[in-house]
Parts: sequence; C-alpha cells; structure tokens
Amino acid sequence: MSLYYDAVSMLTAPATGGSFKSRIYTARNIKSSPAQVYALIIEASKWDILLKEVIEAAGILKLEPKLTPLLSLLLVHDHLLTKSGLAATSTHPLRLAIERHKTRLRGEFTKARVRRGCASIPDLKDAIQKEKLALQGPLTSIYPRWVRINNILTTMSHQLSTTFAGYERVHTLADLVIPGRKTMLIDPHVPDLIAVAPGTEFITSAAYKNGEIILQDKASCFPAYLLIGDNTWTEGGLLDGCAAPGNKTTHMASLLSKSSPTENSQTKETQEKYHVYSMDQSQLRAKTLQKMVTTAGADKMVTVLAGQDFLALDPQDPRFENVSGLLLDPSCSGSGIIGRDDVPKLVLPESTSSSSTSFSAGGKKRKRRPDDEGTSNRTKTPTTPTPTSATDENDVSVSGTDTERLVKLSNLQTRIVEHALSFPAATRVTYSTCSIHLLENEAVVSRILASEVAKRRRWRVLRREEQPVGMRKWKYRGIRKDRGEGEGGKGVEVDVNLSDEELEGCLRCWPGDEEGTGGFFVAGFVRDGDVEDGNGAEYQRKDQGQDQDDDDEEEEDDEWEGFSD
Ligand SMILES: C[S@@+](CC[C@H](N)C(=O)[O-])C[C@H]1O[C@@H](n2cnc3c(N)ncnc32)[C@H](O)[C@@H]1O
Repeated sequence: MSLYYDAVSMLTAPATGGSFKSRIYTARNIKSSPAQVYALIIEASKWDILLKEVIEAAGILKLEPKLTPLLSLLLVHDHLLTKSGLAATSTHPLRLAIERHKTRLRGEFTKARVRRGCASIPDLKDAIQKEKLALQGPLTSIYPRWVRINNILTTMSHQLSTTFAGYERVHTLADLVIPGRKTMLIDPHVPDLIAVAPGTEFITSAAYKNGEIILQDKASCFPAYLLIGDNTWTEGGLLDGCAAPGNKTTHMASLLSKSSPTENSQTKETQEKYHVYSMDQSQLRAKTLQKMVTTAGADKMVTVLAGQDFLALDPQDPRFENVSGLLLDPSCSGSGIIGRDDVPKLVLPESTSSSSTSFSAGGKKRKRRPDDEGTSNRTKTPTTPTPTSATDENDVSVSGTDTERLVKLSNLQTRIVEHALSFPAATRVTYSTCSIHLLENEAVVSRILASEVAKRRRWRVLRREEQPVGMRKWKYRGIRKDRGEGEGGKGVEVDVNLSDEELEGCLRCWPGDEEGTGGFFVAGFVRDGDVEDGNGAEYQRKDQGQDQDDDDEEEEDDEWEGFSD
C-alpha cells in the first residue's frame, strides 16, 4: 500500500530541487519503486476529472473516513483503470475501503463513459484529454520543453531524422499541446533550438545521454548567440566568467564549432579564436560545469578554471591577451525563473466528509490541518516561482523584492561587467540575468556605461540593428520604468539613464507571456575605435581582500543530474 502513500507524499511535497520525475527518482522517503510512483501519478492525472466525477457520484468520501480526496483518486484510478487492480493485500483497510463500493464505482464509471458517447476506454481517454484542455481555457503561456542541438556532436538535420523523427512540425507554441499529436517547432529566433510539448521526456534518450541535445530554456540561449552571432566568429578567444553549470559555455562552443576549422587544419591562431575560458568561483558548481563540458564533447575547446573568481582574474595575464568576447551571466535574484511546476495538478473530488482525520504519507493518523491535501480542489503547488534543480543556472534566489539584496546583487553585477570591459583585447561583452528587476538589468547597463572604464575605452550598447538576425527580430526590449509594483526594488529610486536606442539594444523576456520563456535580460556591449589600454592593472579588482559576502553562494550538494534548463 505504500505506493499510494508514496504518491501522495510526492504530490504534496514542496516543488524544489529538480524536475518532478527526478525528485521521485532521488527521494529517500519513499518505499515503492520510483517508476511505479511516477507512472501512477502521471496516469491518474490524465483521468482526474473523470475520477473526481465518479468518486463524488459514488459518495465514497462521505462513507470512508480513511480516504482523503487525493488518496481516493489514486486508489480508484488503479481499481478501475489498471489490469492488475489495486497494489495492496486483500485485507488492507484502504483496499477494503474501495472494494466495499466496487459496484457503485463501476456503475458511475460506466455512466460517465456513456454520457460522453465513448464506446471504448481509449476513446474515453481522448475525450477526457479534450475536456481537460477546454477547462484550461485559452493557452496564453505555454512553457515548452526547449531542446538545443549541440553542433559539436551532431547537426539539426541529423536530429530531425533521429530524435525528432516521429514529430510533426508546427509553427506556433499552442500547436505543441494539441492532444494526440507529437509536434515540434523550430525556433524562429535562436538557431539550433527546438520546442516540444511541456513535459516531454528526453533524459532516457540516447541523444540526451551522449550530449547531442541539451535541454536549455530559450531565453538562456540569447547571450551566447548575441555574443557570437550568425556569421563565422572572426574575433579572438572567448571567456565565460560565471559559467556553472555550463549551459552558455557549451552553447558558445556549439556555435563556434559550426565555423571552426577541422582539428587537423587548425593553426595556433585559430585554436585561440575557437577557445573558451570558462570559470566559476564555486568549486562545487565548477565540477558540474566540467561534466557538462565533457558530455557536450567540448573538452578541447573549453578550459575550465574551477573555483576561479572572475573578479580576481588578471586581465593582463598572457593567457587572456587575445580574449575578445566575454559572456557574463552572474548570480542574480532569479526572479524571472519559472518554477518547474511540472508537478501534475490533479483535480480532486470534493470532500464532504465530516471526518477530521487523514493519512500522512507514512500512514499514521493525525489531525487534519487546513492546508492538508483535500481541503482544496487542487494539490498544493507553490504559487511563487521556485528555484529549479541543482543544475540550474542560477544559484541564488530571493523571495519578493528584498531591496537590500537587489542593491548588493546590482553592485556585484556592475563590478563583474566593468571588470570584463577592462580585458585588453575585449571588443564584445554580454551581460545577462534571469531576473525581471530593473535594478539588476537596465539600471546595471546604465551604471556600466557611466563607469570610467566604459568611457575611457568607448564601450557602448550593441544596437538592435547590429544584433544577430534572430535577436533583432525579438520584440521585447529594455524598459525604463518598472512593469509592476516593486519590480525595480521597493523603495529604491532606480535611475536608468539610457537613450531609446540603448534600450532598444537591451533584450527582455517575460515569464507568463506567449513566448514560452522565463524572465530574462541580456544586453551586449561593443566598442568602436582605438583601444586606449592604459595600465590594465588599474582595472584589476580594486577591492581585493574586501568582504565578498554580498554574493555568498550556498554550496549545495549539486550532484550532476544531466543537462538542465
Ligand atoms: C546564473 S549562474 C550562471 C549560469 C551559467 N551561465 C549557465 O548558463 O549555465 C551564476 C554563476 O556565477 C558564479 N559566480 C558568481 N560570482 C562569480 C565570480 N565573481 N566569479 C566567478 N563565478 C561567479 C556562481 O557561482 C554561479 O555558478
């Protein structure tokens, strides 16, 4: 019987730390096989509205105080819809609680099927799926599964004829969720990017396991594309200053590999040009970075500097004398991150029972609390964005708009980009965050442009018309004023001293809109004219030795779980 308690426990646990599936597979508190728990939840979620109808009509919650709405839905699912029936001994109280009503349940199930004019179970399943979609209303925000093709190990055409062979090509995100069709969309903005229906699983596919495809949110693909562009990379080497877990580093390597000469025909100059220095100040996260680089087949193109603080890196170090493109994606509030929210939201039967007891995941009786499952029609999932898995791009997250934290982050982000602008051969720099706050985005760009190094070296924002084709086409651009209360940081005067042209150069992604991305910001910087190098040492970290606790990363136990958004 632990199967049902385990499923309840997974459905009611906070949605943090990886995808729902991976949380089940790594859960220490469940006794049943994770595959069985996952399958039960996924299958039951496909039938929830029908099961609710049947359970309510049969009135079993009133009659069986041991059942909670969620438990009853899972049990009735197995009782009515699986060949093997309930996974419980014949004398188990929960089994008896269901089987006492088997005639009623079967009768209500048949009535529900006949009402829908369905002759078979597969017909009924289709009908239920359509009803569920209709209940969701117009789909304004779909979060597809974004899949990036890794050019180092494969090509788009190879993947279309293998991994995506059975998929029908569509042209809108809404078409990805048409029931009964396996569809895919080739993204119109980012090269080598494919969207498929939310929740599509790739982690067991060969292409995923061997690094040919990488699961990465669309917005997160903007920085490397903005930096490297559509054409052959003609500049010097590249550097990713805040790189773990490595999505953008491996994306850079993928874009470079499209234009890099074959290994045999490489000269020292081309080797440098197609080389990426990639670092992360966290030793632990750098391990994940290294694993990702290796799996992506990018070991020869990428040097990982594990535990390296970018601010402590000497721009005058001969290793970096030809580095011309730098990507900076520092820690941010993570306010644009959409919780994975891939926990199935089951529509539960109404509990009209006067019972004051329910079963905990362990099966022990306890008092029902107001927030127990069953007091609402939906299983509990957090409504605020939750940080994503251990392989997530962002490592810090603040709730709400903690102004002090935002100001500290903004200061650090500005310092990091200013440091990048001081590299002697630097000609192109991108700055990005997965934050929606003005204070971390346009305000940082504004501060950077006002900095001494930007002025002296004539850095400016990469204009919209100079951007790669896909980024030029992207419609959401920089903003001068907060979109909503508190987005800039409550109580803070946010000074965004940017021209219209500069704001047009900034790119924004907004969670919850029709584009299917999380909240994201990216801006590119370029410089015209001659370099006035001055003494680079001047731009080394002025505050070396100062307290760094404004970015005190929590070193989570972030074991490699595969590529992630
Ligand atoms: C938003 S995450 C980067 C995500 C990464 N760009 C990706 O696409 O997978 C920020 C990372 O920056 C690192 N970081 C923050 N400050 C740093 C610094 N001064 N030097 C190097 N790494 C830093 C953090 O440890 C964290 O791993």
